[in-house]
Amino acid sequence: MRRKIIAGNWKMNKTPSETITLINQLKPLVATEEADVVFCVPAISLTTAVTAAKGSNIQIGAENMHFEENGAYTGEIAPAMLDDIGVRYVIIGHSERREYFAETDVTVNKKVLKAFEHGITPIICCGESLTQREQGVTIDFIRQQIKIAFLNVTPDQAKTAVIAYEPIWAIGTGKVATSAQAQEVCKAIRDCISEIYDTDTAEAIRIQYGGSVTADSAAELFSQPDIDGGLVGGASLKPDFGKIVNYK
Ligand SMILES: O=C[C@H](O)COP(=O)(O)O
Repeated sequence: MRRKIIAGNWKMNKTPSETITLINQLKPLVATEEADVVFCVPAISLTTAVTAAKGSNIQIGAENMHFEENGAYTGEIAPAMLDDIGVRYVIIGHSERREYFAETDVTVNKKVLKAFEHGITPIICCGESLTQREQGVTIDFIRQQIKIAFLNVTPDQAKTAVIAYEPIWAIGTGKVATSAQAQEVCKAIRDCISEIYDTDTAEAIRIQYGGSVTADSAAELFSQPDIDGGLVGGASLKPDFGKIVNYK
C-alpha cells in the first residue's frame, strides 16, 4: 500500500512574514499520520518555512532548482543550497516553468538526476494541453515526458520519486478532471514506469493528480487506485487545505 502524499504548491504567493502566519494557521489543520504533507513555497521563504514547520508533520519543498552544482547562473538556486537548509522535496517541470521559463523535458531530466544526487525527492510534473487532449494524443505525449524525465534514473531512485499528473487545462481554471480521466492517465503513467523498469518500481512510485483540486473533489480523486495524493495550487493557501489533506 503506497503512502499518500499531498503537496501544496504556493507558486508566487505569500511573503516570508505571511508564510509564518499561514504555516502556523495550517499546522493543526494538516496534522495527520496517514499521509506525507509537503508545502512547496517560493525560494525566498524556504528558510523561514523550514523553521516555521519545525515540530509539525509538514515538510518543505522548493518550486524549482538549477541542474548544475554551482557557478555563473545569476538568480538561480543550487540543489546543495536546498539540501543545506533542510528542503526535502522539489517540484520539477511544472507546466508554468515549461511555458514561461523555457523548461524542456531535457532540463527536467537533468534536474531530476541532480535532485537525487542530493537526496532531494523530485515531484516531477507532466500533463497535456487542451489541444492535445482534444487531438487524442494525451497518453502518447505524457509517455514521452515520463520516458525523458527518467533517463538514467536508477530503479531505486525511481521508486522514491513522485510524479504529478497535471492536465494544463485543469490548472487554476476550476475545471477539475473527472476521477475517471485522472485515473486513466495516472494508470498509463504507472504502466509506462513498469515498462521502463519493472512492476516493483511501478507499484512503489507515487503519482499525484493536480489541477483545481478542492476539498469537494479530493476524496473521489485520491480514492482512485493509481492516484496517491495531490499537488494542490490555489486551495493550498487556504484553511481548506486541511480538509484536502484529511480528505477521508
Ligand atoms: O501545482 C499545482 C497546480 O498547478 C494546480 O494548481 P490549482 O490547484 O490552482 O489548479
